[in-house]
Amino acid sequence: MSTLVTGGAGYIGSTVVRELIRQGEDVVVFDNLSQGHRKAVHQDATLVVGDLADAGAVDSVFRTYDIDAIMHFASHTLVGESMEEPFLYLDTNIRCGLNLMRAAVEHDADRFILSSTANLFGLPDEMPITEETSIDPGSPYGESKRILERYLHWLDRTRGMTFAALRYFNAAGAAGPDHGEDHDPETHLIPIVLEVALGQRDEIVIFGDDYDTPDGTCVRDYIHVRDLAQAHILALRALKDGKSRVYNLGNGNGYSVREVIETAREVTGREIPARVGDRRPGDPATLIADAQRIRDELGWDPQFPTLSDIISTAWDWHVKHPDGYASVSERPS
Ligand SMILES: NC(=O)c1ccc[n+]([C@@H]2O[C@H](COP(=O)([O-])OP(=O)(O)OC[C@H]3O[C@@H](n4cnc5c(N)ncnc54)[C@H](O)[C@@H]3O)[C@@H](O)[C@H]2O)c1
Ligand SMILES: O=c1ccn([C@@H]2O[C@H](COP(=O)(O)OP(=O)(O)O[C@H]3O[C@H](CO)[C@H](O)[C@H](O)[C@H]3O)[C@@H](O)[C@H]2O)c(=O)[nH]1
Repeated sequence: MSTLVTGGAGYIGSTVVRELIRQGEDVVVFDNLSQGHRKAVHQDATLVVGDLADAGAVDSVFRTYDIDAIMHFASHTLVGESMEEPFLYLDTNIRCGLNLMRAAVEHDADRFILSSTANLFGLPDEMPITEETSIDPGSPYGESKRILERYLHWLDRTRGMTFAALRYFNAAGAAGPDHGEDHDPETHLIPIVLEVALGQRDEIVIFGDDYDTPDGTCVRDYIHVRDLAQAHILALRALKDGKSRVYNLGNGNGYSVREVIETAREVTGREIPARVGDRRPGDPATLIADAQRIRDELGWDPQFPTLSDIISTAWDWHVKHPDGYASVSERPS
């Protein structure tokens, strides 16, 4: 039996694929390579290039391979973009997710792990954020994840689907010096800051310094991509008990944009010019996770809890591959 990983050529998905293969699992990756990279996909995984919007292509994957579990990473992923282009999220992301869920139900694949998000919580009324914190998505992006979580809830009730919704806070770091984050365009804070350190950009623009936070810049909980991978492996096994669950995934430490820049200066030894610009629509001031539930229930134990460790792994990747996967010679093994 195989695990189907949609978006398995992307940043987080390819890291999880690598860990699945290490654990001896058979893996089929389904990715349209819009953001993903062939050379990020582990050599022992089967890569099917296709689009989730194509229901026939999705069905054909289930007909061709013996799929018993699904990890669904493929998505439009950006809070800011979703404020500009809501239908990419409220239409495309939902349709793609539904095509996948429908095929899973029809082919009796009954374990499903969804990449969900801290953006579900909008402007939270309590910090840190637990799984019980009230949900009020902060953007069309967050809303699309909320809707997919609800669909899974109903498929659990009506079709025996067992699911885990993993609500990541801010994924960061690199899986290794030859396996890291490479988006085009890049919008995430840490890779942009490191591109400035490399001299590929002139400066980092801080999106607002008038938030209600200690230094006025937004605070986020950065979680290493390999720690996210560990959580997926634990969840995949746990779902065999037939019990659906939701978990927050973060370190429980908040760092401001200014603190990220300062830590990157220390890690890289480079100057990293910064200037303050306008706020980015859709950004909440502070997001910090309480991830005690997955620690208690599944024994999740993050190995890269400090921001400096996280940035160091990303820096190793950026220094070795300043043009990303263009200079990676082969698929990871
Ligand atoms: N990066 C973060 O901090 C973060 C935080 C919370 C949640 N998430 C979620 O985690 C998941 C993975 O995020 P990422 O940062 O690795 O993104 P990514 O863009 O690197 O990976 C997404 C992958 O999906 C593929 N894809 C997109 N649309 C597709 C489609 N219609 N059909 C087939 N393939 C398609 C892309 O080519 C890419 O390889 C996403 O669902 C995202 O919303 C990410
Ligand atoms: O050039 C930049 C880029 C980002 N930021 C700031 O840095 C922080 C982090 O921004 P990112 O774009 O790196 O990440 P987001 O917090 O917007 O979103 C990420 O984490 C979310 C969950 O918290 C989502 O799920 C989403 O998929 C994922 O991209 C934000 O306050 C943002 O305003 C800047 O100041 N300048």
